Amino acid sequence: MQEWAEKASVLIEALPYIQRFAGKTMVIKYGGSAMGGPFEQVILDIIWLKQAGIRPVVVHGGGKEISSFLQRLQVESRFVDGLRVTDGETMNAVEMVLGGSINKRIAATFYKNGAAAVGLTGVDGGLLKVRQKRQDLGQVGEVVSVNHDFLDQLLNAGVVPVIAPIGVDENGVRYNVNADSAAGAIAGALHAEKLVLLTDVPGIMRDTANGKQILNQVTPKQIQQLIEEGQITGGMVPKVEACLQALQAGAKHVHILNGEEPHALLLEVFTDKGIGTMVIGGNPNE
Ligand SMILES: Nc1ncnc2c1ncn2[C@@H]1O[C@H](COP(=O)(O)OP(=O)(O)O)[C@@H](O)[C@H]1O
Ligand SMILES: CC(=O)N[C@@H](CCC(=O)OP(=O)(O)O)C(=O)O
Repeated sequence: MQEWAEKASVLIEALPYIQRFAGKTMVIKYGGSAMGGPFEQVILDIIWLKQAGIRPVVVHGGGKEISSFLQRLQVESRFVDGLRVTDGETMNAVEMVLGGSINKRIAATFYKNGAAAVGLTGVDGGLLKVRQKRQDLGQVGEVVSVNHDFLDQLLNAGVVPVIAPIGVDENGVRYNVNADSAAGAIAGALHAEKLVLLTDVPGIMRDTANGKQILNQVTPKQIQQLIEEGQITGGMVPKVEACLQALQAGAKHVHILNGEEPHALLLEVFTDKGIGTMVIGGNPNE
């Protein structure tokens, strides 16, 4: 009885947020770094959001798993500005790991817990149309357009799209897309209410005299400064760029949080304070 009373009080507290977000689209990027945490719990939280009337779209990464797969093949991983230099052999591995094992592991976990999810890559239905980003990166793509009609059809059918970040160009050539960039482009194209990036750090951190400090909010100007000062590096660079692009393209709110923290997603959506770092858009000079 007490357990039910506790559950009921949680539901009552969540009710205003459920009303606020019902029918709204939320893009959740599940980073490979966060997948070492409570994997099934994250999927259950997404199912919870869906049951509360939110339309979740999942975009996943898997950089760490690609690197260990490549290591077994004795292929070295090389990153430039947080992006994997991708030759033909690497592209095959990316497709196997992202489009194969990780994508299906996520879809199977939805299925196991009674939710309809469709796992696909950005190649399916021409979901992510891309072009080569830079010659020196090889087969790395940048998103040119998102087939949002296709995504709307899936969402209207009550399905959770689970998207691996692989794109296709007009010649049918497949490209490796950074998962944050893919999620940002999708959130922008859908004018999502929220883009939430789940990673393995509490948010954007800054070194201070008193140690590392989390920034609860950052503006484009602060982001620029932090990059110039070398405080934002590696995989965090494409992440913040994706956040700003999503906001410019029409996503309403963007957050970076620790997917390893229990119920991070629910804490972000169903509390006023939220957690992690909120990236503010608008004027790039602010
Ligand atoms: N200012 C910063 N604040 C937090 N993390 C940072 C920062 N700069 C660089 N990072 C690094 O970015 C990593 C997250 O990016 P990445 O490993 O690509 O994660 P994901 O797999 O979730 O995309 C963190 O683990 C951290 O090492
Ligand atoms: C071009 C590029 O760097 N693609 C990424 C795609 C996976 C990814 O982004 O995974 P995380 O979100 O876990 O980092 C890669 O090959 O690692």
